[in-house]
Amino acid sequence: MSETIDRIIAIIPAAGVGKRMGVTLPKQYLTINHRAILSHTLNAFLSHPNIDKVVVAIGEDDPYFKELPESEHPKLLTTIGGKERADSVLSALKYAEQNNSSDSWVLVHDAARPCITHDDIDKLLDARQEFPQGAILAIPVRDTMKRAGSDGTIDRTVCREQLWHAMTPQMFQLNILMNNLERALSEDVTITDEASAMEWANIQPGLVSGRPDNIKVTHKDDLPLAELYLKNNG
Ligand SMILES: Nc1ccn([C@@H]2O[C@H](COP(=O)(O)OP(=O)(O)OP(=O)(O)O)[C@@H](O)[C@H]2O)c(=O)n1
Ligand SMILES: C[C@](O)(CO)[C@H](O)COP(=O)(O)O
Repeated sequence: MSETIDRIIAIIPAAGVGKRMGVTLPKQYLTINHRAILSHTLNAFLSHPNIDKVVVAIGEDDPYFKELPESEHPKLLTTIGGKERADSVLSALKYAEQNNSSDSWVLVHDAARPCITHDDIDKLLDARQEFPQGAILAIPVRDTMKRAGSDGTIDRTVCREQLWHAMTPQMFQLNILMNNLERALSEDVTITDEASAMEWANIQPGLVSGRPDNIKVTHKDDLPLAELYLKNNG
């Protein structure tokens, strides 16, 4: 179990529409084992003894969130997300900063990754000693990687040495991440994860090897896999 000496805030971007899932309901509200994907994710952080607050960013017209049992949890704060994931994260960081000390640590985690475990959260929190600049959960690439050509054939093989799949949570000090993310977005830098904003600011976050079952539910065929993992992880 990780010993925390700082305030730890989970930031959960949950304002997406799930276009790639191809259903009308935003994918974070699809149910697995009779609970919304977002409920699984929120509970992983609300139930963690070292997470002090959870800030979730939801869509402006989201009619579903208030129906979740977790929406009334005393540790939970809610704010409105933005156009892109990074905008939602920045919105939640700003809200967190208004309500907490700016040197708190934040763990930014996709609502669409419901299989996150306390063990992996602890592993990342414990990495603060080794990586005071921040770190992310990730898994090394196992397969040979190919770059596709324009005609659907292989353009080339990409060296897989030192290639990792970035996952979440991504852990940084609140004020440093918020300032760098805001500056990167103001300069129209493409930001698809928090680490890329920090890298843009010449900070090199640590890589912490996480569980491969911490999948992001993106397409329909991810659902049975997430169901299996959630059942296995109890
Ligand atoms: N404007 C957005 C877009 C995404 N997200 C969140 O960021 C996480 C990861 O994004 P992704 O898997 O891409 O979700 P969607 O954007 O909903 O999916 P799609 O790209 O298929 O529409 C999700 O939990 C999603 O809810 C968000 O908070 N705000
Ligand atoms: C943050 C992330 O999950 C790391 O792999 C990923 O970048 C999210 O990408 P998405 O297209 O917003 O799902």
